[in-house]
Amino acid sequence: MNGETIVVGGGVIGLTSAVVLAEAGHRVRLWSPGEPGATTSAVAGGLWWPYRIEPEERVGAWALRSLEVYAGLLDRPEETGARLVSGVHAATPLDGLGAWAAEVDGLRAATEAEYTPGDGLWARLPVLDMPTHLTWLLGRLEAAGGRVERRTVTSLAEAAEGARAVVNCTGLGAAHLVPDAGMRPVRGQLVVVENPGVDTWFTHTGTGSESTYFIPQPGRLLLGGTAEAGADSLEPDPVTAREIVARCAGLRPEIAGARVLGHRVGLRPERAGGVRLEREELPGGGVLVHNYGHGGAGVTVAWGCADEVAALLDA
Ligand SMILES: Cc1cc2nc3c(=O)[nH]c(=O)nc-3n(C[C@H](O)[C@H](O)[C@H](O)COP(=O)(O)OP(=O)(O)OC[C@H]3O[C@@H](n4cnc5c(N)ncnc54)[C@H](O)[C@@H]3O)c2cc1C
Repeated sequence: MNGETIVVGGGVIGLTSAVVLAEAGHRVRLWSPGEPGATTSAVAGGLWWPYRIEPEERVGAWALRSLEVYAGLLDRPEETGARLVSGVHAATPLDGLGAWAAEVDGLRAATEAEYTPGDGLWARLPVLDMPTHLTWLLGRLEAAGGRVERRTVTSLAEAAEGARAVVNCTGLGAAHLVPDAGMRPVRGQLVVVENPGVDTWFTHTGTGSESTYFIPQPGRLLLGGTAEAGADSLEPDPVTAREIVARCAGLRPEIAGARVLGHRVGLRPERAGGVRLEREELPGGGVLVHNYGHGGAGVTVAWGCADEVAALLDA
């Protein structure tokens, strides 16, 4: 055994886990087939909020730990991609949230001027500019001595060969790699427009596959969205794109005329029973820790999950 820890997967979950492990003194190699910009994580809206993720009893602690880390990154937004932005979650009564909500500063019912009709929740939360944040994570990993290699694995046993430990952060890839029949894609489509002056975010997720949200990012405004369970096409659908713009313009009319800069599609890695974050002993004496299935909130929980990976490896 060579004493190395192999992290498989270069999205926000793999990169954050690799950073925590490298900074704790592990010799880390991260394997990923492509650049971080080619992952689902790069498509994410980047808003801190536990949406479409389970199990509820573990998510709160992971999310609060991540909130604490993001708060420490806000003074260098150009570098880290982290900013505090105010906004409204529609149809989200304060008393319907989990116990974690009591630990989040400043959550309150929206006033009529901020959002009507009723049931709007006002919050000031971290928003991560994901392409910038992923690049920053990569730099932080390399600064801690971690090595990044372009590599696709066909089995976790291949990664385990000779290594002390393997951390499986392959998101939707875990469906085939583990294999895990509980994994399914939840397709999300976004439209990227020139920002016509919107400086707050808004979400209304509803119960069907259509949602309405906008999130300001540097130089652009992200418009959403969809949550289509089981759909796996990465092709943006033009009709869906027009409907997204129309729904967002229904709330902020200036969005109707905003120049379209691009279209994005990502597949949320959702898992029946929720995130799999657990340790397995390997036959050759090594350790395998799974960290996948973060659904619609991988950015929101990445640091709490990474800390737990480190604890499981050292257990
Ligand atoms: C439209 C949209 C909006 C979203 N908005 C938000 C948001 O506002 N806030 C939030 O918290 N979350 C959001 N999410 C959810 C978030 O994007 C995911 O939960 C998160 O990206 C999952 O991260 P991950 O690292 O597990 O997966 P990924 O980013 O998919 O990374 C998986 C990595 O594993 C690699 N991999 C897979 N198979 C193999 C293999 N066989 N060998 C080697 N490497 C492999 C992949 O190449 C990739 O590098 C959104 C998602 C979508 C689609």
